[in-house]
Amino acid sequence: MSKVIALANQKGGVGKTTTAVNLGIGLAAEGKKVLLLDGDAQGNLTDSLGFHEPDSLSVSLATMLVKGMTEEPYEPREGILHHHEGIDLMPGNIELSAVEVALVNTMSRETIMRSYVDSVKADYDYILIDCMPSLGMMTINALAAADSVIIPVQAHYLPAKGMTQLLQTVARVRRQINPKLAVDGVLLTMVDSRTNFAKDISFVLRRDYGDKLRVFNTEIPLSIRAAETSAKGKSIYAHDPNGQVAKAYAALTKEVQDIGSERRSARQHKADQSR
Ligand SMILES: Nc1ncnc2c1ncn2[C@@H]1O[C@H](COP(=O)(O)OP(=O)(O)OP(=O)(O)O)[C@@H](O)[C@H]1O
Ligand SMILES: [Mg+2]
Repeated sequence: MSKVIALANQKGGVGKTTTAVNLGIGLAAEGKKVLLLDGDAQGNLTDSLGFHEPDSLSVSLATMLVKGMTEEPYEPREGILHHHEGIDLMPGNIELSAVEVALVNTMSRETIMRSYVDSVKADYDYILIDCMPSLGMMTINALAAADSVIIPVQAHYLPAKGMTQLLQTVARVRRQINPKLAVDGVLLTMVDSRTNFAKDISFVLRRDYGDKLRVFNTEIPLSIRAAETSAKGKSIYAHDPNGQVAKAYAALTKEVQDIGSERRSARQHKADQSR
């Protein structure tokens, strides 16, 4: 069974794309079949994986969504790129902003991405969707297509208000479109262990949200090595294999896989009890 995870936070620059790359490649290193979807018109995910001119690609996620909107038949695998560290990528680019506008006047406008995801799901164990920094139609589409969401949060910024808005959006999508949508957890990124401030944010997050939400045990350290990877078009495992960020993303990969098995055993437990 495949799992679809959206990386979402309407705040910009919190580590969504970096997490998509390194969680995706981390899962591939564990033998999983992984597709990354670049759901951001900035095309940062595409760029970070070494396809440095996303706007020049003739087929992208936007192409697939337009075909979905016009109900034209299409081959969903067309345009999928392969990255040498073992993952597939459906690239994204500037054309997604036009799609976002067009979606507003489309029937089933919230579920166009879900139809696309459903058409390729059978080929993958994990599909990760990198969202843009907004709660617009594209993010709603990603949440509608996803089984769960991971919320990266930058450790030097108190997220209280933005988090409430994001969680309200998740709750609305769950009520209206996608009842199975779960929040896998909040991921602290760019943690500068030299400052107490990061420790305070970690504490406040766990205190205020810890009973409702998982805050991943793994925290991603702040490191220039992580910031360097996107220009190189590779993961942190290839760029700095022995560094702290590579270790952290490998630990996150394990935590994310464990969530799947926890949920399965919770379901099994329930089924056993009702027998
Ligand atoms: N652990 C880290 N340490 C230092 N820099 C990092 C780390 N993770 C990401 N960065 C850098 O921080 C910037 C923002 O990261 P990223 O692009 O992953 O965030 P984002 O949430 O996807 O941003 P956007 O909202 O614009 O899509 C990038 O320049 C990235 O290279
Ligand atoms: Mg991004």
